[in-house]
Amino acid sequence: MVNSANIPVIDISNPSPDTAQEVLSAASTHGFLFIRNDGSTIPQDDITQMFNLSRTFFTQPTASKSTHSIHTPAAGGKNRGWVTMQGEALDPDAQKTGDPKEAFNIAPPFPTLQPLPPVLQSSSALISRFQTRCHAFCNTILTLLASALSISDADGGSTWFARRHDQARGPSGTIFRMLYYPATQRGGDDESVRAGAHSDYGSVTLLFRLPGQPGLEILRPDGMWAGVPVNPAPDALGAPPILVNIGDLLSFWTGGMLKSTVHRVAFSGGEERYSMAYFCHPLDDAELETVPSKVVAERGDAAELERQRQRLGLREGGGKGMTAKEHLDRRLKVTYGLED
Ligand SMILES: O=C(O)CCC(=O)C(=O)O
Ligand SMILES: [Fe+2]
Repeated sequence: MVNSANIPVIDISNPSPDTAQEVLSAASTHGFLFIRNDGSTIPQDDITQMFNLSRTFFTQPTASKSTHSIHTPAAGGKNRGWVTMQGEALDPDAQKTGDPKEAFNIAPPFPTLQPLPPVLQSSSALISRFQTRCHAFCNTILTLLASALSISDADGGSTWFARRHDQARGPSGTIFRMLYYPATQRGGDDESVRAGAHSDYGSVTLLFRLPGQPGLEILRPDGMWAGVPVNPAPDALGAPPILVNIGDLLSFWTGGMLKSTVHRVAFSGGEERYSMAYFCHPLDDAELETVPSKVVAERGDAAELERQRQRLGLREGGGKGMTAKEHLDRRLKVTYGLED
């Protein structure tokens, strides 16, 4: 390791066409961008309360968490509920054991919030509000991206992506995840990681981390890992900005122009660490066609797209004509060793 990743911080409080271009530029070079949090969509107080809730949940005894184990009917079914230590591997080809972390996955509160353990259930209003605000934030990013891609109004204009993420129109793979990495002695070498190298499976991810708890690294085009600071400018920004990263689906939709960058969580000291991720996915039946944009026609990156397909184990040219749900089901199968 490790050079700092140099990801730009963008202020979207008064968005202009230039703001949209900045977002597009960061998404098509780094695949990661910081958005200054002015609190208008996701208040800092909600973030703090969610981290407190997460700590309250994960510090419970195993018996209180395992009642809602991932994929079980008690937790509301597939990809919902508690993931035990080493219960999943994000990079199964490279990892001998699963990630040394715990997680709790919560699906969107539509039509109702999934069944939750008592500690979480008693904060269901906070959880639902947080999810709704994260989704609105994702739609703002998706709208900025679509407007920078100059999609014609006849084709859906700046709502091209956001329409495909309208949760009122049907089910999606969107999932909110609280993560806990217990303190550990392990680490130090390059192979042992807290979360294996992967790209995210959805369209955009929002990532919340805590000051003093580093570890996230992105893979640079030159093959080096670069650390992503929790707060790149504490004096200017105060609270950490919201870290946004592009997932596989936006890369598919833009012919490889937007980068679904590989990242991981390294030990970096091994102290206990909490994070939260909002994985925004389109509606299940959204097709992974190429977005009708002349910018994509000019700046699509066929070689990058092919590398991504290979990394994801898709046949040459594969992935075309897939729906969002088909892609997610494939990824979950690999991550959890799930059978159909
Ligand atoms: O915990 C983190 O900082 C990142 C986790 C991550 O990349 C993921 O869960 O997809
Ligand atoms: Fe990730």
